[in-house]
Amino acid sequence: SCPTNAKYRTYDGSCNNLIYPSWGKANTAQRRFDHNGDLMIDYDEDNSPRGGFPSNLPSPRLISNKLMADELGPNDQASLTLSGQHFAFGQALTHDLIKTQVKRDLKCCENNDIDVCFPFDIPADDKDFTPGCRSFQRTERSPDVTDYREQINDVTSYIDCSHVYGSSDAQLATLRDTTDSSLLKISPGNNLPENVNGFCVKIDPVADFCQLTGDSRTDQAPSLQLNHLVLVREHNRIAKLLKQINSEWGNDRVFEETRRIVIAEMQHITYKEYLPAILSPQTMKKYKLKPKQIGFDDCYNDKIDASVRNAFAVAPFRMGHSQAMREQSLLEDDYKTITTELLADNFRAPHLIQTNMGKNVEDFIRWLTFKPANRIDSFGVNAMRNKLFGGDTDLLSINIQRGRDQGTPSYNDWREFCGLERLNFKNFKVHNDVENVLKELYASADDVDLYVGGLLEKSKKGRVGETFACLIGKQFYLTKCGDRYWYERRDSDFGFTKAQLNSIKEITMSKVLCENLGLDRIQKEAFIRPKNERKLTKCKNLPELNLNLWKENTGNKETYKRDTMKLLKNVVDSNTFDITLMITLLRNLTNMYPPHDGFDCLPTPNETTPGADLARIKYYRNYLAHLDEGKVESTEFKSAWENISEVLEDLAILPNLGPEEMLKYRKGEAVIKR
Ligand code: HEM
Ligand SMILES: [Ca+2]
Repeated sequence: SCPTNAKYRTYDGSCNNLIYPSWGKANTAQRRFDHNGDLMIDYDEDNSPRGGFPSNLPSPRLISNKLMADELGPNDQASLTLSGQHFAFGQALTHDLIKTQVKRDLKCCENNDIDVCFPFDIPADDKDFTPGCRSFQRTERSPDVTDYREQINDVTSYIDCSHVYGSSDAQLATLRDTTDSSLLKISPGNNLPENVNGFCVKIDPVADFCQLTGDSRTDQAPSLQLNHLVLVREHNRIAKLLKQINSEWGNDRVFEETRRIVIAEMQHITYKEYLPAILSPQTMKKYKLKPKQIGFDDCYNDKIDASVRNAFAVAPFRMGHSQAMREQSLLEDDYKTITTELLADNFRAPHLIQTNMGKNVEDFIRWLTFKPANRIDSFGVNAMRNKLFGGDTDLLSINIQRGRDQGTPSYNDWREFCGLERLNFKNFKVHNDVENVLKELYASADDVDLYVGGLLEKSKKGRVGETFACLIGKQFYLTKCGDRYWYERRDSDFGFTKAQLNSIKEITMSKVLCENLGLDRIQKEAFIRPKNERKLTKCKNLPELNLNLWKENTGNKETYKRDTMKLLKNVVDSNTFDITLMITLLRNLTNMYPPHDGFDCLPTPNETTPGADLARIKYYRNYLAHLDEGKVESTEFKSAWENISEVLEDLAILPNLGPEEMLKYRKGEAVIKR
């Protein structure tokens, strides 16, 4: 029993879909893509991993050594298009969308139970790791699905900043400030708060502390920590302003309204900036991912389950692991002086962003936005491939093994799913001589793992290849059109007003970074690598969120009474119940936000609130009524006509009629379809 008109999302994602309240909820089963009615699953017998156990597929570490080692790739791994912040935001976005439940408490080389353990081989000639058995624990099985083994998503599947606010009410309670509950907790220096039960690496054993956010993985890398910090600061910045603007609002109201705005920013930045940087315009269009420039847009469909599809997180979206840079460095505001910090030395360490009470943060975001990410390709830096989390761990081989663990079909099956041709070794669209390497590794081209084949695909302009584009496109379509609270929706219960929405649509990643991290210059598109320092813009020139649009109009009762009484005195019948009176009543009896220059002037075209629309009607009514000869120039008439039609369409009163149709309508010869 979900409330049907709740203004704010729940924290665990329940009741987003009113028919199936558990869709997209935290701690429920993931889902599989389906291909003409068949679910895309490929387990061996009894839900054991694809390839069986012992596996008849090549060792994932062997694949990683032969195809993914840094030194096999181009000398310069830098992306020509994407900035380091693209990589950094991608990890935060991932953590908003998914956390596949897995325990990491077993020594799997001593445990033969294939239901929980799936160890793999380190090849005899491995340069970096000790050859032999490598432990690997399988992801947990959801009790909700009985037909086959399905994994669990611990967090909400929606883009709802669950990585900032948590995925349950209980988690939220630990994150809100205890003195001012409209705010999120911070630590001195406006940093992330401490997680006393956290697990992290303290480079400075006295000053460093593990950090608390809505997601337990935050400390994994400084670039991720920074993307948490920026949203916590954005929340607190907006909440303080909203409280000034609406002093009568209580803390809960301020908190929830702020959360709604921060989530909208996250959704907008994802679809307007992050995705177009890795998907072609055609892919964006095909999956309806492109936000409308201005105004509402609604593709919500209650038959769409936004739950994260298993295959999306197990392979395509792990492309981000190849974007990781060797460094996580600091760049001073001369754009020249760099303090080099290595990723390998900073895994799980909050030191970098906590040093000097957070004074490094500005230099760090300058480096992340100014310097490139690594290319999306099959190669991973040494830190990720050999030294993950300070140990001898290879994340890329884990990704391959994870795909098999979760019964992910092979690369070719996914190509077929996406309507692409299946490939044999010869026509594998690969770089250089990889055809022979693949042949040596796999018995058949149909065995190739999705993660491997997908990353080997060529692509243009720093984007992902065609198979990953298809799967990422499909997932983000579901994430958008399966979210009842999608920020672009027109809804009187929980939607933004058109003016509020348009203001949100002007916000960019760059502006959010500027507002909260102390920068004074940045490129307009934070995910795109700037050519040089001259390409940077002053932060203050980037559009800002107009929070005045959130002012609740409580009105001045005395003026209202006086005005209304004056007008009502003249009302004798419906003929004299005129536009002026109608507007007075609407502006005083509803929460309508007044136009910038009040109701008595013609608002400028960029004002799109209902209040501005009414002021336009009022203006033209007075203008036309007061014409001396009852005549009007045809250009003026046309412009007035267009303005009024737009206004009426906006107010959803009439569809866009031309003058002749309007005449027919007036004469009763035409019927208006709403
Ligand atoms: C330094 C940066 C990063 C580190 C240290 C890191 C580390 C990890 C680790 C340890 C896992 C779990 C692997 C497993 O046991 O299966 C993982 C999963 C994953 N990562 Fe990353 N990652 C990083 C950046 C990224 C980026 C930039 C993206 C995407 C743009 C990304 C996307 C994913 C996805 C989709 C998963 C699967 C999540 C799940 O199903 O729970 N990661 N990552
Ligand atoms: Ca979420």
